[in-house]
Amino acid sequence: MLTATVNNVNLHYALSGPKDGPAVVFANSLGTDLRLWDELLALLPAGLRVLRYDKRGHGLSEETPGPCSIELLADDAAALIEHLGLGPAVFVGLSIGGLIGQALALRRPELLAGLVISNSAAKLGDAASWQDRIDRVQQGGLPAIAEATMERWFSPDFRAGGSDRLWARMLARQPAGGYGALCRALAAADLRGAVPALRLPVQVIAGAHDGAAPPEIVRATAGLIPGARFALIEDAAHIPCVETPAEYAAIITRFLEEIGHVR
Ligand SMILES: O=C(O)CC1=CCC(=O)O1
Repeated sequence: MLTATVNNVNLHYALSGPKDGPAVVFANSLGTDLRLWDELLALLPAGLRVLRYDKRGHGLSEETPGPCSIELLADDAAALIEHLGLGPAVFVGLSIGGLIGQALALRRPELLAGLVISNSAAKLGDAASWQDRIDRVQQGGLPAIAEATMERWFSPDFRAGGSDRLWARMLARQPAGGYGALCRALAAADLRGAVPALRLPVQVIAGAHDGAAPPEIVRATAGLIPGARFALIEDAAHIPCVETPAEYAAIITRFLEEIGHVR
């Protein structure tokens, strides 16, 4: 079990691969922990130094009082990358992880060699829908939103086989306070005016069935970022690292190879 106290929060993380390998950092989505990437890791090129971590208030990381923001979460990621001596890294961020990656690239570009914005956009949802989510979680806890969430996360085919049950349990076990804090951070985050200033290699990925970050808003964010590549996964919804891990790994591998971030 690995933890580090950085940026005034104790974060749980996992680190694998050779110490001198090119670094890749994975930041997962709202309501998930670092196990989201388990199946993907074996499908990536050998020799990478891979960091996964639980955001504050999620998984085994500490829940902190006070307001949370995308910028604070980006500073957590920056502090962990620096603490572990990993930069410049490629940052792969899924959903809120993609927003964290955009903020990190804007605030600390020297830490990143590239950015993968997966199933995310420069703005996700609106204030009213996030407030509605916060209210429902306050009333019924995470189990109250589990079924509706599975419909956004996974395609009907994936759910029909019952493969979503494990992930519904992961969601239901996240701390309600930590989940609500991230919803507030998401409600306030709008990087649409800032991301045209990004100057690093960027790969954007969308899932055709995504009910949380529909492909058209993901593609629109790619259009705001100079030189950004865009890939659409036809058979996935919001969490392609779980639903179509081989295709997802192929897109990330091609990006790493194109920017020379492989052994
Ligand atoms: O709506 C969901 O649960 C999916 C999601 C939105 C932001 C995020 O990180 O996950």
